[in-house]
Amino acid sequence: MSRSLDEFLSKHGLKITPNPISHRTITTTRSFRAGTTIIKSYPLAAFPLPIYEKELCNQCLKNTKLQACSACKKAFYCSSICQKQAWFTQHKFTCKKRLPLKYENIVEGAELDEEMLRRVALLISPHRSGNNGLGDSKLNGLYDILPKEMNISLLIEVFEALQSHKESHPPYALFRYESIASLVVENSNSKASKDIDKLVSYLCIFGCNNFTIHDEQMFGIGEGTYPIGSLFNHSCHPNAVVMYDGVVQIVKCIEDIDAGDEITIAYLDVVHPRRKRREILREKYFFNCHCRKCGDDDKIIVVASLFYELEKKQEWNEAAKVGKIVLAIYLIAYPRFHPMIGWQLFRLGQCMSQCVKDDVDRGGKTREETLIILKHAKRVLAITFGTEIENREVENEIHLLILQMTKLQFQ
Ligand SMILES: C[S@@+](CC[C@H](N)C(=O)[O-])C[C@H]1O[C@@H](n2cnc3c(N)ncnc32)[C@H](O)[C@@H]1O
Repeated sequence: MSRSLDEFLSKHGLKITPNPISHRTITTTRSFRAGTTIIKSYPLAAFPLPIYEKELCNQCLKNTKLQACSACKKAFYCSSICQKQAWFTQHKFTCKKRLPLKYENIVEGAELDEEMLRRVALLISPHRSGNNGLGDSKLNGLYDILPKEMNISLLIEVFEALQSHKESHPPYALFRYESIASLVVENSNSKASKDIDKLVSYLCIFGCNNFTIHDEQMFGIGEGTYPIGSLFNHSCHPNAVVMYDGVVQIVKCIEDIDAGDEITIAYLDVVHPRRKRREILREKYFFNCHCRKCGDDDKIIVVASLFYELEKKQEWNEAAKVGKIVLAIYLIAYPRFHPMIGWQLFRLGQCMSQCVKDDVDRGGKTREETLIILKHAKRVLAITFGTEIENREVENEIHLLILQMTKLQFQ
């Protein structure tokens, strides 16, 4: 691991820890209070979405008075500093001879991947040719212009070290990148970009590590490649969130975090059902999520099938215990009068009545509970199928009783 990256992270109370599943994780070396900023970083490249090109500074994405580049009149900046930064990092190569975005409508989002690839390539190439920009006199001033916090060499180093995940790509995701790469190669005169494999690798890195930049109202306004932000793994139950101030990316914690904990962010909207989350994470980020929430969902499936197994084996006592947990899960997942609730109630009621039969001494309370459950099951199903008029008061009582029995506490 690079010393400069280790030092940079350690200043922020963070460190990289190797991990057998996700390769590397970012863990804390100190505690963080909910709401505090963990780290801020700059992008290697960023640009506004095409619809905002004339409204937001093309360099810092701030929404202030803009001036057009006097040469091409097609790029807009809020200040001479932003204009200079943009000029030295990419615009001098594209001003006036701005390449048309060719891949729009061919592969969704391809034009943004293409633009990002072009910008990062322009930024990285002088560094990669070994002269660190110093061989090009025009680049000499670059380090003075860029914000102090933005150590460009560090960003490039981190970016290049991000895994490409190419080996583990599902074929359809790889196809997406291969088709963009072939188009880039077909349309390029430069020998350097004729290596499809390399392009695919880079596009895969972009696919995994590009962020949508959003404003305070969470509207997507731009795209950026953030090597530092890309070090954070995903969780469907994250403890941190990514925010933006213009192009500055800010990672904030959303719950108290202890020293030694992993910091995680959400790569997607976690309200998607688990299957959809898995599909997106596999397609775009090439991994099967092993986070806490997905693990809990796995446990739910295990509990439901355990109930089925115990019922089949007629182990009624055990089945009744597990059945209560399954019912609790169904009560959360489905609306109250959904037939699946009636069905789960019936199964639980039947298990419990078998327990009473098996153990005549137990009679009493269990019998009472069993009858209530079966009655409620009947009622839910009758209401669902429209054969009985709803009696809210009785329903509420039964519902509360079931919640107590399943020891479920809603807040
Ligand atoms: C943006 S990178 C995160 C940094 C990455 N762990 C590294 O070492 O470079 C995204 C990649 O990290 C891994 N990853 C992130 N979150 C994960 C999770 N919840 N479970 C498994 N792998 C994960 C996947 O390989 C994914 O493609």
